[in-house]
Amino acid sequence: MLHSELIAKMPKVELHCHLDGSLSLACIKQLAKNDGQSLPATDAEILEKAQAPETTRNLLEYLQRFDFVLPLLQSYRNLEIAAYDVVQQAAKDNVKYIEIRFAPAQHLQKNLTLEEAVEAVIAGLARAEQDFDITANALICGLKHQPLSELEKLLPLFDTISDEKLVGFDLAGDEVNYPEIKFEKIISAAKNSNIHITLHAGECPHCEQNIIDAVELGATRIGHGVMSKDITAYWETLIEKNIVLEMAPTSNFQTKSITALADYPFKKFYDAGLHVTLNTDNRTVSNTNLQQEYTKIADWYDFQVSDFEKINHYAIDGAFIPEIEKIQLHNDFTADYAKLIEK
Ligand SMILES: O=c1[nH]cnc2c1ncn2[C@H]1C[C@H](O)[C@@H](CO)O1
Ligand SMILES: [Zn+2]
Repeated sequence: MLHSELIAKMPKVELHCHLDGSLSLACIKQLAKNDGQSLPATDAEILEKAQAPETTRNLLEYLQRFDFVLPLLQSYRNLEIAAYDVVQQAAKDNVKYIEIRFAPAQHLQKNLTLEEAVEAVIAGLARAEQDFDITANALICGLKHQPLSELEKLLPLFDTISDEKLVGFDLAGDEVNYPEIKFEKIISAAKNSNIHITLHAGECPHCEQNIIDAVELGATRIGHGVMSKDITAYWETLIEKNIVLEMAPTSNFQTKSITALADYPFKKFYDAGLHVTLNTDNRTVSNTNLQQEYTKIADWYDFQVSDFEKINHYAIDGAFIPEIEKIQLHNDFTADYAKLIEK
């Protein structure tokens, strides 16, 4: 088993982290104070509202937890602070590159526009980059329950916001009632506009077809993709196309993607050559951090430093950044992991 200090020293890439699901307790309190909003009296009560309990029965119950923080994320200032806070937490996990995702449409309850919501997050990411040794980019999520006419408003943001920190598009939310194929038009439009695409897919039992549809429609990464376990005949295609699976163990058990460790397919995928990566999904809702996710995988599968190095190179390959930045990250990680392996 790997020592926790060694895990802490490993440089990491995190591709799948939701802004609204990842606010620290201190940040939640700060945001409430800024807005004059009241919170439950004690820290324990606040966390009880913000975290998904062990007893969460499925993805939809997990998603209900986001209702608690969203009222706090309705101003430019608070979104900026929230983005800074999540990058700060990732830096503590020794994450060197992170993509943070959020659904702009969920932040318009006061008077922000879609553009302003995105700009606020980007500003927070940029400020955090000044203070920590990390690069942080943003992904925009559409929510699967949104009307298609609302989802269509998201793609023009990639034209109006020319900031290079806006790097990709995702569809999140209710996978139970909304199959990926329903979004064929918008996903194809994103692809035709050369927007990088990652899609939540294969997170619920019997949702494996969504993975195939997501890949066929142009996603180069899959959010979770746990149900790839049920389509072994498709693994060759996933490998050939270098599709990255953004897995998040704690979240995957909470949403009841899987209920027994023996069924968790992370190691099977890894051994078969699928490009698996490790992520938090939601630091607060899942009460985790990347250190804990790495620790779980190290304990469950006797993963070694070289295995973690490999999945980080997969993550770099899948990152929505220019080739030159990937080469730099690959080189840095190779050098840093070599030092850790030598010891
Ligand atoms: O694991 C997830 N699956 C599907 N949707 C998710 C997951 N985690 C968070 N979301 C949703 C809830 C958030 O409000 C939204 C944008 O971050 O994305
Ligand atoms: Zn997610």
